Amino acid sequence: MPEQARIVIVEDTLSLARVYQDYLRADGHVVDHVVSGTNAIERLRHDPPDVLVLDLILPDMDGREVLRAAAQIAPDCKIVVITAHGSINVAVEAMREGAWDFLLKPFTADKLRDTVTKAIKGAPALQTAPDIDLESPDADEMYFDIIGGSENMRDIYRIIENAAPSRATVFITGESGTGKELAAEAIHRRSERAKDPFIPLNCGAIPKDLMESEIFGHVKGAFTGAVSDREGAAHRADGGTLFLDEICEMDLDLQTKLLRFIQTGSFQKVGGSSIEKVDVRFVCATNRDPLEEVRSGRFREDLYYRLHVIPLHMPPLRDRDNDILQIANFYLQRFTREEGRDFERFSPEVSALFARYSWPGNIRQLQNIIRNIVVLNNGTEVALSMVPRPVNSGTDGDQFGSGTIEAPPPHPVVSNEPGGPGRHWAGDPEALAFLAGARQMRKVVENHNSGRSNQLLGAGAGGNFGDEDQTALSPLASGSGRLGFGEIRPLWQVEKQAIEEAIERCGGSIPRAADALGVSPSTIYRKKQSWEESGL
Ligand SMILES: Nc1ncnc2c1ncn2[C@@H]1O[C@H](COP(=O)(O)OP(=O)(O)OP(=O)(O)O)[C@@H](O)[C@H]1O
Repeated sequence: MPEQARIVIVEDTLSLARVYQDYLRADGHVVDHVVSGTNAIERLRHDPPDVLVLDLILPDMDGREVLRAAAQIAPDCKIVVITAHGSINVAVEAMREGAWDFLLKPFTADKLRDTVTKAIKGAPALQTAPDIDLESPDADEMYFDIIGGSENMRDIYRIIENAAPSRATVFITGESGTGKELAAEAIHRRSERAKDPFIPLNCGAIPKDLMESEIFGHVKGAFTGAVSDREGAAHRADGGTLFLDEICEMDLDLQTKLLRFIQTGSFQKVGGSSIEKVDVRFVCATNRDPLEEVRSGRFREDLYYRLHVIPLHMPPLRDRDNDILQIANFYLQRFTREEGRDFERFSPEVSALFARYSWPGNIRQLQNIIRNIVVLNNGTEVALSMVPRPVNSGTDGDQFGSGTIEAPPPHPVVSNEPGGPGRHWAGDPEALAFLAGARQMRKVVENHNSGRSNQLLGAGAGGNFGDEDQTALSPLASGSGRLGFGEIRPLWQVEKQAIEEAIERCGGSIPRAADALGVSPSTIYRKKQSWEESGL
């Protein structure tokens, strides 16, 4: 698109249209003006401009109809929508329908020119984050700590850019491991609150009896164990952002208190009598369908509408095109450095495999797989034979089934079924995260190679765990040392059985089962999903 562009303004208030025209003409653009949606669609059909600046409120139709028409008849035209202050969610919806960017009224001349210039250049509306991590494979495609320049992620960055400066609550949805927390942090760091704290709170990981105190704090003696006064997350987030992760796991009683807190900005500590007022911006996230939770009565409708101001849906990794390889390269470099290895790249076959796999556990699964490869192998190039299950296994159905890439044989080093072709826990990234940290894994491999493989399962206890996957090891750790080979079952089976039993004993409640197992519900959802994906 040329630097000097053809722009059409769709605005029925003539005085405003003139002002916009003057601003943009000053930059040398050719700027026309139409007053209705019908005229705008005509223009798009017969002589589409480079950029359409579109007021969403038009005399003859909703501006979003123009957006929809533009997608059909002038897909190359970049559309910047204008909406009234306070209707940011309308603007965000418009972006979902194909708008390039949006402007909230009132806006300055500079903001108008800046936004239109970015649209002309075809650049995403995001501004370069001040603290880009230059370790990234391509710093241009990294937004704060989020790697990826796919179209889907650029949409995410645009929404963050526009939503971050406001105080509006952002409601992040998306599968487990898609980077919801990273997005929440980016919102905070992009906002004027960046110098104040970002306080994340995982509502699914904290036992419900303690949750109220975690949010609001408690006074000494409020309950057994409350030996002194303690500030909660609400207090610590004053001036900054409170990130409520896994919000749908929150107990209904506490949801009522949270709603009051959001409405008034004030709260009481558990056992306290004084009221504290704070200035907090809320961001929340869930990997469930929040509306389904509302329908089933597990999530308060009024709270949902309070929180669901700006929706942000993180796309699954499989929908991010080339981002998969960028993220994989980033973690290959990082883990290679951390583990003292020599890896420099993936072989073309591995890259192709990664690009085609469906990644049910998203970026977290990708991290686990790469950690596994780096810990258990060495060399400069990651070969297909180093890729563990389930990525190498073809259990991914059609995604893997074209036959152009052959799954390598099961990993030769670590198996808990000596002599048998069964499932190999060393190749199961979830099992790895479960069983041990990197160093411990190496020790396990060494033990196995020196013929001491019957100690493998016991080796998991006390491991150095990654992320939040510090899941129940007890069935294995306690019993495995006494078992003979014949009685040893694959770790995934034991784990699956333990989780299924816990869910059953908790009346089907995953949050309660997770509580009892000492893990977050998302860990269980993730595992269930990966079993389903693997047909287990
Ligand atoms: N685009 C990305 N680039 C690099 N790393 C990423 C990206 N997205 C996520 N990660 C990493 O993947 C891991 C999982 O991300 P995160 O915890 O934000 O996901 P989540 O959606 O909040 O997961 P859950 O629903 O299980 O809580 C983190 O270690 C995070 O740093």
